[in-house]
Amino acid sequence: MTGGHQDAIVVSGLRKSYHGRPAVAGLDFTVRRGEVFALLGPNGAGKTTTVEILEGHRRRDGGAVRVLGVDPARGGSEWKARIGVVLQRADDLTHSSVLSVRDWVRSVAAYYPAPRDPDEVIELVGLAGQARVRAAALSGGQRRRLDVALGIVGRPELLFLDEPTTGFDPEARVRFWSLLSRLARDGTTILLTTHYLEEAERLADRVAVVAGGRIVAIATPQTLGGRASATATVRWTGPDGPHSRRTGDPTAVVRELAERFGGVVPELVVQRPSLEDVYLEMIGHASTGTAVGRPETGRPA
Ligand SMILES: Nc1ncnc2c1ncn2[C@@H]1O[C@H](COP(=O)(O)OP(=O)(O)OP(=O)(O)O)[C@@H](O)[C@H]1O
Repeated sequence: MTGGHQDAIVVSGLRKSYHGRPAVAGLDFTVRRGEVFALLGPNGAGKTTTVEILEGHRRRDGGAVRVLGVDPARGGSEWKARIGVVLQRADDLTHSSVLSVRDWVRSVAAYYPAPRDPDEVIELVGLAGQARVRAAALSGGQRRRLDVALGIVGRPELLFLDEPTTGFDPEARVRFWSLLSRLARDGTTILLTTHYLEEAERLADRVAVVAGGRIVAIATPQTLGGRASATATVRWTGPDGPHSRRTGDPTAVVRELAERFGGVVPELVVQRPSLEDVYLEMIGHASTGTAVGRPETGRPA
């Protein structure tokens, strides 16, 4: 297997079945150090299974995996101290606990050689007001933030986040995004799964779309499915009402409109397919077994 020390994660030919049914059917991807990489895909696509194998929580049936240069199936405590994990399924031990938020973060920090300051982490995840509250008394979204605090307090080089913002209110989500951006700026490699396309678009350097245990596409959010070069729709409002035109050259259309209107084009909008548009198209093709085409051959605007 190839993969230099610039790679945080190298996966090739990864396979895993449950009771003879493939959940992961031959995955290949690489996550570079310092990268934020998102796995997108419908329910049951195999994302959690993949992440759990990379974390060393689940055995694989086949393929090769290196996480920070180590096979997760053989990762010892030194390796575990270098990764941070926020599982999808909530940890009942933490959540039913009579220990306070601060007690939890402090006691988990004690397991790591170079932890972050627990009070700083509590502040970072927005739980400063709940530091003395028993974990069991937190709301669902607050518990999720505690999970995140426990995942980052060890100052991991690599952070796994499985649907981290499920249950967050919009303000908490935006706050969490800036926290992740800050971790990424500090050099933390991040692998996340999410169902929120806006989250992937805001955070990820690259996204992999997974369906049926296979990778359908890997690209930057901006270029996935040929988004950046896809046919655009130009909309504007004339004296007789709203208009729209699909075009491969929106600049030319806008120039023509600007001339026609003698300057400002009323209610001018130029739209390319959204990440959601290309994602849904890919998933639709993957589930019907059709090859994935470029969006310009796909849905009308
Ligand atoms: N412990 C298990 N035992 C049996 N089957 C399982 C188990 N875990 C997952 N599966 C099955 O494997 C497939 C992939 O599941 P997985 O949880 O990896 O998908 P996912 O992409 O994370 O989905 P979601 O978005 O719903 O979290 C599904 O068909 C699921 O039912």
